[in-house]
Amino acid sequence: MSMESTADRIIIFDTTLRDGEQSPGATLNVEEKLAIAHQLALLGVDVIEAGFAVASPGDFQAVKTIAEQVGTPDGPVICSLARATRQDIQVAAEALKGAAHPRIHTMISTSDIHLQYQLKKTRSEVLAITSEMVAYAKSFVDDVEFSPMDASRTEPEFLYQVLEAAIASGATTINIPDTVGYCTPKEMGNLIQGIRQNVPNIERVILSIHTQNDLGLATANALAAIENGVRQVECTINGIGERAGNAALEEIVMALQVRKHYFNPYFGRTVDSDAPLTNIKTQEIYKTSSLVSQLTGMLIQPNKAIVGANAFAHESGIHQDGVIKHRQTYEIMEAASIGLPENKIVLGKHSGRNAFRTRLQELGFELSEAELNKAFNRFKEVADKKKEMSDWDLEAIVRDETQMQVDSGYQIEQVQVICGDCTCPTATITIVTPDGKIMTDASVGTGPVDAVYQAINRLVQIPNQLIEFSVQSVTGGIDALGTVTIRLEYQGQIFSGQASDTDIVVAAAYAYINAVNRLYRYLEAQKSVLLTVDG
Ligand SMILES: CC(=O)SCCNC(=O)CCNC(=O)[C@H](O)C(C)(C)COP(=O)(O)OP(=O)(O)OC[C@H]1O[C@@H](n2cnc3c(N)ncnc32)[C@H](O)[C@@H]1OP(=O)(O)O
Ligand SMILES: CC(C)C(=O)C(=O)O
Repeated sequence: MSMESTADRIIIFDTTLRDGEQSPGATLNVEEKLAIAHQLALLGVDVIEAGFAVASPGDFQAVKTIAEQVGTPDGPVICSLARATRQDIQVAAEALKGAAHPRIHTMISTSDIHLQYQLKKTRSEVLAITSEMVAYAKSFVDDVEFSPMDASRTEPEFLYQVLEAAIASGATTINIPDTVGYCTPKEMGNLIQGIRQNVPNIERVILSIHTQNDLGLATANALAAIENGVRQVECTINGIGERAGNAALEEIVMALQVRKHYFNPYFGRTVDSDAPLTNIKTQEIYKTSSLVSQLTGMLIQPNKAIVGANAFAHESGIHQDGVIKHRQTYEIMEAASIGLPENKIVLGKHSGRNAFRTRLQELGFELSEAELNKAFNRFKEVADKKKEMSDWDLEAIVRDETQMQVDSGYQIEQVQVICGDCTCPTATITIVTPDGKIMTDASVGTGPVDAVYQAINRLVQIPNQLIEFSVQSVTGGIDALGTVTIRLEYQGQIFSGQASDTDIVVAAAYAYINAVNRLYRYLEAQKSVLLTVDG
């Protein structure tokens, strides 16, 4: 994929698998990262930052696997982050060996607060390190990105010196991070203008922006940077990332699509040009967003722009009246443009497989026959309890019935709960263990959910700390499906699980066993590493 032909469009650099995964609780294993990477390639991102190769053996393996399996000659650039150290850069280069288009992204802080309190280095030391480490990265790959971390709080003259040194050492992309989400859009514009006017040879490289959402300005700042000449945006699906997250890919892409005529002149195009400003296949957005939410366990708030459950919902009568008369009275983009067609066929308990399969295909889900049958059977069970099945219900069912199949783990056979104000909440659970044994146990609890968890813990015997239990109604109505998200903590690692059901207690049981299975799989992997080390 050629970067040269991007002067008149935006390069989408997706960092969901690196900065996005830094979100507390969003830990992904190699198979989950690979599934997301394949979907990002289908979405059409230009660059996938697959991880931070030196961070852990798992991160190294993820970057290596994605480089080999997604980094094809006609595929995206595959990138690894590295500190400005020889070891980090060497490890990143090793992990990226299998990529047709590898990129090493090296960074070092340049703000005085970081130099004084974290790096404990002088400006001249950082300047020298920048030159040396960018050149070192260049000795491994042609495509080198450099980031002056905390750039927006860096004294401008020093920032310009550092960027000049990075370009002179071979950087091909200069990325400007607003690392702590401190900038306003006007300040961002001035920062980019200052760089373009004061850094020698800046026109030879691709100028990139990386924003954080601490003040809720990540997307606005990224768009301001584009208006001032930036041609690459670092962003994540659903905006997940460190602290309050990053600029959301779907917001950047749809802003450039919906307001194309506003942005065209910034790219030297005529106002009415209809050529897309990114390579993104927007019909893949919804499916990608759902996959990332499911695998990270990071729920999407209903009012999230573009992909939230309410983003295309019209509740108030005046809006409904307007949309019925003319969609664009209250809609600036079509649900179908992100892969979420309006619900034309009302699906319910009398629907057949064809209607069910058709709707799933319209929603972008391609299931095997076995997966379709499993999902259809679950659909019928739920439809018996609900009057009408919405697209959100279907998506929740597909997510549950097809979520990354755990090769090894515990499977729930049966959940039975007694509760109410005249009895002690009691749960009876039957599970199948990883080695095929069927076991049943029961427990009382402070409530039905606690009783379920106690009974499951008595069966699986894997110590853990429940740190989050959240319930989200998939749709409105008393018969709504509810999605339970669980987060467990074990020796500093966080494991999440999700499940949906019209019975919240049943959903809680399945969400918990999904999280426990992730922990079980982690422990099994640790055992095999120890066995390998012990020979
Ligand atoms: C803004 C961002 O998102 S940056 C990316 C953040 N992502 C991560 O941190 C990924 C996960 N991190 C990790 O796995 C670990 O921090 C590692 C493997 C990177 C480093 O682990 P450790 O060697 O134990 O170092 P630790 O994390 O304690 O401290 C970071 C060290 O790197 C140094 N450092 C930080 N950034 C840089 C940099 N860009 N270049 C060089 N050194 C750096 C710090 O000064 C500190 O050094 P010190 O221990 O001599 O004081
Ligand atoms: C590594 C850089 C780009 C980063 O994530 C930040 O500064 O926020």
